[in-house]
Amino acid sequence: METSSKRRRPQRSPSPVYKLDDDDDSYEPYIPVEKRRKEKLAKLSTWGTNPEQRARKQQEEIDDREDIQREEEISREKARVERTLLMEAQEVHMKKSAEDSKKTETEKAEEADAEILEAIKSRRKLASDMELAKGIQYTEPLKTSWRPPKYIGERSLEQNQKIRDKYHILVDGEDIPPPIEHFVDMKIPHPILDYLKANRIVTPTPIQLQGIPTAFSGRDIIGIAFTGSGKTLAFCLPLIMMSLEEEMKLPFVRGEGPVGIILCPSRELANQTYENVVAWCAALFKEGKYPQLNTLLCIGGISMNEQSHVMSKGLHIVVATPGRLIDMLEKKRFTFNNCKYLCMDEADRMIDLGFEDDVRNIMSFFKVRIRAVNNH
Ligand SMILES: Nc1ncnc2c1ncn2[C@@H]1O[C@H](COP(=O)(O)OP(=O)(O)OP(=O)(O)O)[C@@H](O)[C@H]1O
Repeated sequence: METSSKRRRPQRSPSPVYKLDDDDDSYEPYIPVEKRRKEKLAKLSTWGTNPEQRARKQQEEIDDREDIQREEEISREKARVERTLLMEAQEVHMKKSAEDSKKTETEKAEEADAEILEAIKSRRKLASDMELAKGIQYTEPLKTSWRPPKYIGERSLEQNQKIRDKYHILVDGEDIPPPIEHFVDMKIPHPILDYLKANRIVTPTPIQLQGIPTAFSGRDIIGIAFTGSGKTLAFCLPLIMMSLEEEMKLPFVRGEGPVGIILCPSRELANQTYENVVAWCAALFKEGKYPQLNTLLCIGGISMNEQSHVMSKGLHIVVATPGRLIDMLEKKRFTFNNCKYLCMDEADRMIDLGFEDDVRNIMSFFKVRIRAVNNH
């Protein structure tokens, strides 16, 4: 039997199609949170296992450490400097005040005197090693018979200063002899004055008008003046006058002398100075009123036999370079037993050229107190 009515199934929407193949890129399998965390942790802990990454990380760490160290260093240095300038100064000041408060006025004055003496001593470059070792210090000038004319000797300090100001002369020292504006007032013998006049040397230059009276008074002197300002006459004339005085008191015989030496840094300078001294001494002797003064040139490159005529008489002045002078002194060709005047021409250059030890060596040959004249 056929049924007339068929039961009809309700119409359904088509079922979704699930694809299960592996080609689907968008597929992400679900991972539980717990598992995901563990994976992330594992990833983090293994980060840097790559050698390149590890090296980069290490370098970064080193750089960081160095930066920190540098910063620490800078702040330590800053603190140290601040301490030096402020705290240490305060500490020293407080310590000194505490010590000073315990001292009497006399002790303080004695201390100040000792400091001044120490400073003076350290500036005594012209002392021989023996003098330095024995602590010998001269406070009085060498005695000379020379005196300035009365009218100049009676000038006030202000008047003398006015003259120095007029010639732009700067002086430093105690009880400085007066400047003298005319050669004739320096009591220079007439034959020399005439010779100077014949060579158009009529009025003294500033270094001469202050330097010559100072050296004539027996004082040590350091003279500084421009090139060509007449320094040669300023340091030679006092030695000529001193030699003249000694010779007139008691004539020199062979083996005696010299009275003084002029030390030069080069043969050329020594030669020039020697020629000037010889000319001035010849002018002095020429008129027959004054004795002959003998001068020896003592430099390398010339034979001493050439000057045997000088060596065979009493010797007044030696013009020398350091090396040859030491050689002559060591060979005892002459001595410094009565030598009282040492002049160093261009003393600063002599030291610059490395002659300091030679000069000290030369000074150790002196047996008597000397007058030192340095020219720069
Ligand atoms: N009072 C003076 N009036 C005029 N001329 C002078 C006077 N004194 C020196 N002279 C002359 O000046 C020139 C230079 O003098 P001197 O050589 O003594 O100078 P200096 O200062 O020693 O120079 P340097 O530093 O080059 O040795 C010389 O020709 C000298 O005769």
